[in-house]
Amino acid sequence: MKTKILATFGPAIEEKSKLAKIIKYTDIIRINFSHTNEEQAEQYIAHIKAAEKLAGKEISLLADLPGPKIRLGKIKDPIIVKKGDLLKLFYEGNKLEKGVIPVSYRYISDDCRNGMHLSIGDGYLKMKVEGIKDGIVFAKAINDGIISSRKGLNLIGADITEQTPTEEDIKFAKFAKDKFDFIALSFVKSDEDIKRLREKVGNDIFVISKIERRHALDNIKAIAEESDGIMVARGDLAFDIPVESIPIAQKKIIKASREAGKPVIVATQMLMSMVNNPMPTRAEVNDVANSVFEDADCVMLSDETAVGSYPIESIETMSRVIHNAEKEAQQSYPRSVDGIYSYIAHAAKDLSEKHDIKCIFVPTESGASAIRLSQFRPSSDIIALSENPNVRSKLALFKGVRAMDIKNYSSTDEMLENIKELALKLKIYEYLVVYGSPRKKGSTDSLKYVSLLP
Ligand SMILES: Nc1ncnc2c1ncn2[C@@H]1O[C@H](COP(=O)(O)OP(=O)(O)OP(=O)(O)O)[C@@H](O)[C@H]1O
Ligand SMILES: CC(=O)C(=O)O
Repeated sequence: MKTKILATFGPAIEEKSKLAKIIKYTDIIRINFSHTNEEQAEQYIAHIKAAEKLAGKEISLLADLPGPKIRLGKIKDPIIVKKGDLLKLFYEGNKLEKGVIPVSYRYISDDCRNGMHLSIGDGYLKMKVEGIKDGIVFAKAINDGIISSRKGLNLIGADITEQTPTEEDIKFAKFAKDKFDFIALSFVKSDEDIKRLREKVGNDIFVISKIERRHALDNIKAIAEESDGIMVARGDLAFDIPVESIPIAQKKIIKASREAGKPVIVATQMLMSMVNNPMPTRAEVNDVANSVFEDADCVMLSDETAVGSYPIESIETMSRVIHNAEKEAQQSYPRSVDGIYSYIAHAAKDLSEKHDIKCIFVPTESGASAIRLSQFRPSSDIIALSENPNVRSKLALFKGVRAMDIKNYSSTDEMLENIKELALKLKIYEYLVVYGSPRKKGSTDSLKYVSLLP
């Protein structure tokens, strides 16, 4: 299977044996800092490491930063809201009067306008702003619903004052820098947001930009160039653009990411009905398969694994759908070949496909040669070989790449001998090697065909 699965961590998979089962199917686990603090994250990482041992597989970690996401504050008991009820929303940092609902966002009354629509908890409760006075936003419920602590609040079509990354994002990113492989930046508007995060946290972080704003869609080319990876964050994006525009936006984002040579994740509600049911809907199955056909590197599970009743069934289903879809998938965005190393990678793709060679080994110091090959989407498997666990874990996001450890070597002959040993262990008897001089970065200048067949 070439397409990667990203699973969101949550109470549904906290138990070690469940987590080990999830790890069997996934390459990356996402911890969402909207629902987690540093102390809890440390505990979750310890759980994941223990389950990793049980599963006998290395796993990569993604820290998802909250961004200027607006949420309700702490609410003691869930509030039942009836159509026509007038709710009062107020910044939680201020002194709250009775009957006022706390909101995490300091600019709530500045960014709301009369007549603006609000939406709570992924769109289930809709409201309309009827007035703003002394920092309180008065909003009328358009339908019945229930509100509870920490639910997301979307100001539909508003220009959000708070910048990305927020101070909280920077704090979490500094914490996550050495503990996580990927950092996802939420509500990116432009490439400047990514540059600001790097300036504050360091240039060596792997930044995945979450595309969940209209502005980000307009700036997608520059964002894809500046980011290390992209996420189609359909949940919040559907509050900023009409829901019917999501399929086109998804295509646009995947195309821009592929053209920039950056890995792309499709996220949110992929198998949502499996939160409560052991079977997906036909439409959901199509959604996962279409993401494979559109050539995404990775698909994500959110509520399904974080809080769902069927986390294992969800990930098994996703894996089966991907497996089947890949039999029919065609390359959607052919990359142009440009420069010597690119021609060598492309030659490996051509040769492997024309002669039905199932595996390309790529010893790699930085991961770049394996990434270059992944961008050409060969039908053969790419096995990246690196002694560096940090390089191996970054490669988890790239379609078709499986990263493995390799025994230390000091000459090309020794390296080829090590690969032969590994190939025999994996029962691979015919393969290609894309390689360069050992210990020389950026020198992947050779392509070798190896047959161990009698
Ligand atoms: N660590 C956690 N502990 C408890 N519940 C969690 C945790 N992580 C996620 N959840 C729950 O799972 C649901 C889905 O998770 P996800 O992280 O995708 O949420 P989200 O708030 O929609 O995402 P985002 O903040 O990126 O918009 C959340 O609504 C939350 O209720
Ligand atoms: C994943 C996420 O943040 C979204 O879809 O909005």
